[in-house]
Amino acid sequence: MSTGRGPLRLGTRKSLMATTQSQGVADALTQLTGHAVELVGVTTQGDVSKALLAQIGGTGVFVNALRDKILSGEVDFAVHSLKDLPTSQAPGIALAATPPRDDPRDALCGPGKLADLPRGARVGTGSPRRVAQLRALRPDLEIVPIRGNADTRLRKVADGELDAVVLAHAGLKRIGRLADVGEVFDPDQMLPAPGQGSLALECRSDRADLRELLAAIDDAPTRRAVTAERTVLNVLEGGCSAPVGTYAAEVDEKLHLTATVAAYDGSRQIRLSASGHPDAAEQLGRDLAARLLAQGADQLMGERD
Ligand SMILES: NCc1[nH]cc(CCC(=O)O)c1CC(=O)O
Repeated sequence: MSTGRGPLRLGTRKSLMATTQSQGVADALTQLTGHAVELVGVTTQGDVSKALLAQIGGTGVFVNALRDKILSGEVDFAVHSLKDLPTSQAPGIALAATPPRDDPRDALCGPGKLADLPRGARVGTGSPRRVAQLRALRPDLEIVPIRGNADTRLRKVADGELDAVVLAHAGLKRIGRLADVGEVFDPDQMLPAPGQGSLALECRSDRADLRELLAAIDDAPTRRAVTAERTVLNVLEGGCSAPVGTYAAEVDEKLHLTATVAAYDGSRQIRLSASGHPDAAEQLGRDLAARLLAQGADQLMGERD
């Protein structure tokens, strides 16, 4: 236990994006609660071996490594990008807070806007959700699957290997690369991943004192919006493997939610909206997911973001 004595230990990956978002949360928590917070760098298998990462798959390996450190008590809590968290909660782990959300939108990184790219331009993204929506907007583009951190992807544009890449605005801001942005996509053009731009603080679920302390940084409107978005994803995961985009926000005391399920080849897209009372975020998400399934979302096969 380190609440009350000594600094809180915040486990973090060592990448620039991870340390920037962890330090931001640490500073905000100290300001709000007076508690000192110390960053504890954690090296995961995914950081050590790229081959292993490809084999085990995606971001799950980073999330799990940090959760193990929380459960063993080596660290008190961790900060994740919410969109990297599975929608089902891990045993023994609590989602203690969602801080105020950063810009949730996707951004085109390159010399200009999407409409300015020449016919057949090469655009890099590894996300089926982005691929499907890009293809719907610009069927002529050559979409190139890419992996790696944001810095590696941006270098492919600088090197001329690609004409543009699509990345999350929030991540670009955290690593100081907003100057690379040619266009920020309006959610009308491209719906973000559920939870994009939002952070999530996790700690042991049996540490009520710590959960209460971390809750100081929780932003209720953010939590309601991402609850609606992640509920859509959670329901669709049962009945559909197509790419899912969502965006929810409160306007005039109502929670507005839009979601899309898109065919990977861009040939078809189902897009629906609903609004309701902010306190009924989960119900709003469930209802919209049911409507998407009723309109054939489960027939738009592909892979998920
Ligand atoms: N899957 C990788 C990932 N996880 C979180 C972010 C950026 C920050 C965010 O979306 O909250 C990114 C990079 C990207 O999608 O461009």
